[in-house]
Amino acid sequence: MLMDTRAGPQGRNQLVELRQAGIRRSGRWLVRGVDLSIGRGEILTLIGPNGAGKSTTAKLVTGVLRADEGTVQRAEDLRIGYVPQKLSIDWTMPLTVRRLMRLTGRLADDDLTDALSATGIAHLVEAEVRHLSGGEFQRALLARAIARKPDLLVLDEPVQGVDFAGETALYDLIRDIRKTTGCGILLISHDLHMVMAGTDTVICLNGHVCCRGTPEAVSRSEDYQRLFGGNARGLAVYSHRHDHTHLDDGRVLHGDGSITDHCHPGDGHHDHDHHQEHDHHGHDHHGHDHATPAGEGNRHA
Ligand SMILES: Nc1ncnc2c1ncn2[C@@H]1O[C@H](COP(=O)(O)OP(=O)(O)OP(=O)(O)O)[C@@H](O)[C@H]1O
Repeated sequence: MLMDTRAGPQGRNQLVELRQAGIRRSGRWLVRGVDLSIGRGEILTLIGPNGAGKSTTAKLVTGVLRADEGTVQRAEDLRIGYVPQKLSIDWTMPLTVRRLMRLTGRLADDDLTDALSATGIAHLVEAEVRHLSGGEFQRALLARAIARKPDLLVLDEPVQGVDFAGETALYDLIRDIRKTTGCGILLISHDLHMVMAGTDTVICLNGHVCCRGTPEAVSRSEDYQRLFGGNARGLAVYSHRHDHTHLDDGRVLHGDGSITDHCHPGDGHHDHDHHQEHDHHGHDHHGHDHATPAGEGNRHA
């Protein structure tokens, strides 16, 4: 049996590297044969059906779980910021955002304020966590993860409970964090058919690695198509075109210069009305946001 090791992975910029890593519980391999590496400034997205082993793989990366097989190597003194899929919070207890930020350790006031400002919720520092909206809560978790200036961010479904417009805003924020801090990011997507724009590599998991590559390559891969069977459709990439602006009086200024009382997808003012591949699980599609099929050269990194 090979152990997790603190010896650095290959390559100066590599933060973490899994080789043929596997986790076995109750006589069953939850994941097996996982090879992956994440470097500085790199975004790796894991997709796969429920129970595919995405969270288990994230826990291997963070060291929450130790590999029963294979190796996990992390760069020396690697600092990891983790947003888990589930949090065990006692929702009957009052908990402010400030306290949430400090639940697992000391944090200087400046770092706390900087992290909340970076995620756009500095004004909510004294708010109770149970009163936050879905998007605000995810921003608070993200703030907590970035507050200690990690080298690697591990985000397990960071847009859960957030509507479509909120998702793209959060994805934009995550890309900004990558850009400004240069950290590596492991992101678990809750959506089989969408990955965040800016993703360098997608790994499609189903107990093992089915396929990997750029979003474009995975989209075209037969394994990806086969995994999702009759439900197969292309992998799309979130991107964000600010094609309209909400004016102070509530009206909407469109990219084409027209002003209307409201905006709706399909109203002819949005340049993606004509070529959007699919809507997103019936989420409120508010027109800010645009998903392009991978491989069509439309990616906005
Ligand atoms: N400690 C454990 N003991 C036994 N089985 C486990 C344990 N932890 C997870 N599993 C099982 O391992 C499999 C993979 O779980 P995991 O949470 O990694 O999947 P996932 O891809 O993140 O799923 P989802 O998209 O539903 O969150 C599941 O079948 C789960 O029931």
